Amino acid sequence: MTTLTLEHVWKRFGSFEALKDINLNLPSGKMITFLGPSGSGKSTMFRLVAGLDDTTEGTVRFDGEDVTRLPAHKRNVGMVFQNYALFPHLNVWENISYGLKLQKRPKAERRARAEELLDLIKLPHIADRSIKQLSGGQQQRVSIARALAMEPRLFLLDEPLSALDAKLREHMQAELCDLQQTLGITTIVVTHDQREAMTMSDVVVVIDQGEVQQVGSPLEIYRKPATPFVADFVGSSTLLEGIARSDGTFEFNGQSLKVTAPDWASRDLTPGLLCLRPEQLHLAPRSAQTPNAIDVDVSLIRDLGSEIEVQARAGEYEFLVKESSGQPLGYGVGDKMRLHIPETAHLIRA
Ligand SMILES: Nc1ncnc2c1ncn2[C@@H]1O[C@H](COP(=O)(O)OP(=O)(O)OP(=O)(O)O)[C@@H](O)[C@H]1O
Repeated sequence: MTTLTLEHVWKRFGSFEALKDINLNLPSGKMITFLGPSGSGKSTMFRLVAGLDDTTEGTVRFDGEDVTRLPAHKRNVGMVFQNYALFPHLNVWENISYGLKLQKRPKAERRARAEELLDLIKLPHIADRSIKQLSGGQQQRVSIARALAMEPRLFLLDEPLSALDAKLREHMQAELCDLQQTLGITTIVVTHDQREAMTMSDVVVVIDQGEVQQVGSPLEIYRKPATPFVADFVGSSTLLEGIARSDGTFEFNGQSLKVTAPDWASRDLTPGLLCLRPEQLHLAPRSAQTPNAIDVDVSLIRDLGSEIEVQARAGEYEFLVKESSGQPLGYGVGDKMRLHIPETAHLIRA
């Protein structure tokens, strides 16, 4: 089991800064995702960890050992890519054991290792098949087996499931998690899909514009986003702009809302953003005099069967509220309501 550390890592392409002073200390034996939008720098970071590209500045360490200048083939990492990258002229078991062949291991040993890995990826009877006879999902599993054949220190996957259809993708997410837990190998998955990151990971590293925005468990990232970018990129939210005080009040639009005081709020006025998630919100009639609430107008109602999505507006702000579909809502589009703001809503420093 290997820990991964990045210290003051920079990557420049000419004058363009693709990664800016990345500092990470990631635990061993966990499922870790690098999550970010297109162009955020996650594949660049993956390539530096894998040894496929050089850092411009900074140090990469595996278990404290400086591997910054080691090329990929000397780092003992197993890699999987979106396009599988299998050798079409070799059959399944020859693909899986290719690295062992380069090490001149005997054929019987290579075959035995390939079969062991085929059991692990739940495709026990396909050792002698040609790669061309396999479906996309099977090919991706074979590429996973190939990456694990040399017992790598780190298991690195760059958008491994992007080429698969939605259903197979969900199935493979669960299988990858099972595999990671069985082997206990430190695993890094690059993805732009926040749902994938949230369902698969022990630790999510959120990246935007070459900078780490937050490192945390899926729950921490969702409940306590560190930056407006994280709040917006992971799940739905409305961010209210206001002023935070250390006494646990949040001044918004001439109103004083009660919230949980963050440690960064001073007695003076500190600009903050109150992050409201749909499932935290609740609408009540104006007549109910709901405390800790703001006036809103209902603008859209969508019954999704399992739940009802309600949109409400207050000036420039739009809120998404999730109501259960069990009972009638008791209000409709155009109604004037009160939106209750929970005291547990998370405040982000603006
Ligand atoms: N070899 C290169 N030369 C110049 N610029 C590059 C090079 N590789 C990446 N970049 C730039 O660095 C930035 C980050 O690229 P990277 O591929 O890491 O993004 P990403 O988050 O993985 O996005 P995607 O999901 O689209 O692959 C992008 O603006 C990209 O254009």
